[in-house]
Amino acid sequence: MWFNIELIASLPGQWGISTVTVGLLIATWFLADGFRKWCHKEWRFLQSAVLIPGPPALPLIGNALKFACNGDELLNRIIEVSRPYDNPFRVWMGPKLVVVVKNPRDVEVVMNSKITSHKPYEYRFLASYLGPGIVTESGSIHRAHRKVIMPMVSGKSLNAYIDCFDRQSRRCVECLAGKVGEGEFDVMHYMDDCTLDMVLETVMGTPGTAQHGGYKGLINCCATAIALAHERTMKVWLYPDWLYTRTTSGRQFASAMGVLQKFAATLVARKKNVRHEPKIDNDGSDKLRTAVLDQLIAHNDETEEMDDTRLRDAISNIWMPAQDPTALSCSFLFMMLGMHPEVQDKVRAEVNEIVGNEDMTMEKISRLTYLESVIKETIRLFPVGPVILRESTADFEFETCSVPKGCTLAVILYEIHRDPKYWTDPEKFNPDRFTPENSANRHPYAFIPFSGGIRGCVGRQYAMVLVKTLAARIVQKYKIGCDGSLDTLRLKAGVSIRSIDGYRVSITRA
Ligand code: HEM
Repeated sequence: MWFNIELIASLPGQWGISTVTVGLLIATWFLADGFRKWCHKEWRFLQSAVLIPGPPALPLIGNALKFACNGDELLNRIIEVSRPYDNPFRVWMGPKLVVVVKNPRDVEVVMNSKITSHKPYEYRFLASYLGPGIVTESGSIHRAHRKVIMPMVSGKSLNAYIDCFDRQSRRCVECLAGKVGEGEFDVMHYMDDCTLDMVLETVMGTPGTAQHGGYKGLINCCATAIALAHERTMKVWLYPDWLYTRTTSGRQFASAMGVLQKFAATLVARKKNVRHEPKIDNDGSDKLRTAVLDQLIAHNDETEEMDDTRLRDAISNIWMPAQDPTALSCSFLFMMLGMHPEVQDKVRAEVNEIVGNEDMTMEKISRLTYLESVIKETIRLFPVGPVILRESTADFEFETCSVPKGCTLAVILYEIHRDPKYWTDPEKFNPDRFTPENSANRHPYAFIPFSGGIRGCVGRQYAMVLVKTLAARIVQKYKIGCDGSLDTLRLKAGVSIRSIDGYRVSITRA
């Protein structure tokens, strides 16, 4: 230390210094040293930040005002700021540095590096709605969840779910019968109920009865909780818990969360109670006992890692991310089919030839290749998660710039999917761009509706099988119409991308 405390304290007369003064001197020294280290760290951070190009930013608030708008406008603002840049660029959200990535080469780096596999601070309100689990955790806990869950929602496991997808799709066809010849209606409500039934049976292992009028309000609670979590993320003054819990939004969030948590907790308790009872299904194979929740409970019986609350949150991290994106993607798909009758006719011909009146099987699903291209083209134009956020936990390099530790990385899927550098006529709906020949030379990270790498969507195969089955059954029975056009479709960005004017289609008998 650059001064001797004992020497100072022992000085006589007017030079004598009390213990309090010595204490103050030490505290001042520590503060000054801390400040010096902080300045050094911030200086290094700023040195990297200023070398990254980006729009002019105001002191303290940076570019935050540009994004202070309602949800309907947010997507346009993001596009407006992002269009002039190709390589990574930066925006300042107040003191927070956000590095925006929209080049597939750099996206590949972000998605595959452990340094950028953590969810950033901005996700914490979403995390509070799902609880700790695969979506919200990072590092070794995330890896452990992923290792257990991935095989339950992909590969051979899907064979056990296909009957349910087919049965619930046929039920959806029945539900839609009342809309034949009735003019335009919002198809999202039907997609919500049908996908909820599929997810309830295959993920939660409980009978899906939403299409028979059950589970009233559950979807609304999900929608409310997601919307409020997103609203809170965008409004910094709602960040303190003591304030938020006293607002109307805070109370609505708590109430929606109460319903969702009780729903999952009740199913966990019920499943645990019956897990050792003999199976009593008619055909001897109890389908509802092969659901993800049953598998998770069986796994937990061996490892004893999770108490009931943890199990509740772990399963909420699967059923909620499964239901909403599939319902949304189906709704966009039916609008696209309605707007492009020639594409719809081709899909119908393929489905009639391969599936006909027979039950759906995985083998038939794999042969519905044109339908698959149509679904891919839909989720290219309408990627459910338009922006993906990550945090850098160490300094790292892109080809064109260095990125400092502690900043947020934003991958704008929406822009990559519509970038003319990777897509000819990107605003046009053209499923043929996904034929094997036309896809051959495309960068694999130019099309990432399910994200990719370390945190890529675990349910992508599940989602494809579900959407293909439902689309196949509906086009077999109905001709879909849609008066709107791609040019007039207005989109908004929240946690997911949505149509501002709903998902309006009409149906007649095929
Ligand atoms: C068309 C339907 C779907 C789309 C477009 C989609 C898209 C995505 C995207 C973009 C992510 C990455 C989010 C991020 O990193 O912030 C993701 C993650 C995830 N998805 Fe999906 N998803 C779909 C369906 C499903 C289904 C059916 C399931 C479950 C059966 C599911 C489960 C998950 C989970 C658990 C994660 C977190 C993975 C992790 O962090 O390791 N998704 N999804």
